[in-house]
Amino acid sequence: MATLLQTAATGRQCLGAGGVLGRRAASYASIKEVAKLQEKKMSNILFPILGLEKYLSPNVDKKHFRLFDPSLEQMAKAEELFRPSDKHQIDYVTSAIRMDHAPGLTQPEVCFIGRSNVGKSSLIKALFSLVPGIEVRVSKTPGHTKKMNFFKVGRAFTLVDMPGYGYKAPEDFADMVEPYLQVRNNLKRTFLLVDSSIGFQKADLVAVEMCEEFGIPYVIVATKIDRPPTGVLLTQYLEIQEFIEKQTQGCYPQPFLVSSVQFSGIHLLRCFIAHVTGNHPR
Ligand SMILES: Nc1nc2c(ncn2[C@@H]2O[C@H](COP(=O)(O)OP(=O)(O)OP(=O)(O)O)[C@@H](O)[C@H]2O)c(=O)[nH]1
Ligand SMILES: [Mg+2]
Repeated sequence: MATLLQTAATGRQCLGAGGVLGRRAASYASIKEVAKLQEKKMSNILFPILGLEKYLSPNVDKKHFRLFDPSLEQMAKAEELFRPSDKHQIDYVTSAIRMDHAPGLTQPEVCFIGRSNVGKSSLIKALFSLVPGIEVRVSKTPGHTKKMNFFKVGRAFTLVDMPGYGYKAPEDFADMVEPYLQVRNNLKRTFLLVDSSIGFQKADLVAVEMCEEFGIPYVIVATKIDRPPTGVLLTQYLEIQEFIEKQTQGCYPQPFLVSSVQFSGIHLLRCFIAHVTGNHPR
């Protein structure tokens, strides 16, 4: 896969930690702030894949790189869904360890699954960064989220933070998450998170198989893209994309790249969530 690289890009010049984005990252929660940045920085945050494309040899098939490619205006519209108001309240609703404890919400729903510590709760926290006071708990310690946590985004959709699988997964993980994925009728999309430094692990492949078996639509999100050197990130991205193309049916062809620390890819993902939950930003 490394031969696909035009250069041995091991620096952090595109998406690397600190260097490009520095300490002001927190203010990039809103697209208005991002739009004030110099163009290259802005596109690295809004469309992280753009910063990587230039390292690819011309013969790499890029047709799925920007399958979902909204305009800045559409992303700004989608952001409004993630901004609370009197008429549009965004808040934690409840937690559940079994399906019969799950809230009877029928509005469109999306959920986030992945290995413990991959960054599910952090991603949700970044998506909700415009919601003052909302509590999404993250931790360095794997296995932190023990229950399915439901967050209501007005009447638009519900978002579910799941406990992680693999290392230190809660004992009742399978009893909790599998039935949820299988029977939740209003589940519009499952976001399956993988660490961008290491790509698919055995446990992720089991999760992919589960999504395929249940016939549910899902999307791969590569997390923590501020961590790996560019070459590693690109290699992982291409491997993920090749895997999706050759070995999956129900997976969206375009993997998403995110850093919850630097807000890269967060605006694009907000817009995609708006889209898959039927709240199309026009
Ligand atoms: N550098 C970096 N660290 C991140 C990012 N996202 C999450 N982390 C860190 O990764 C660790 C785990 O994050 P969580 O969001 O709690 O992970 P989780 O997938 O919810 O974990 P469980 O609830 O245990 O399954 C924390 O120390 C986070 O600060 C990211 O985008 N960049
Ligand atoms: Mg968590």
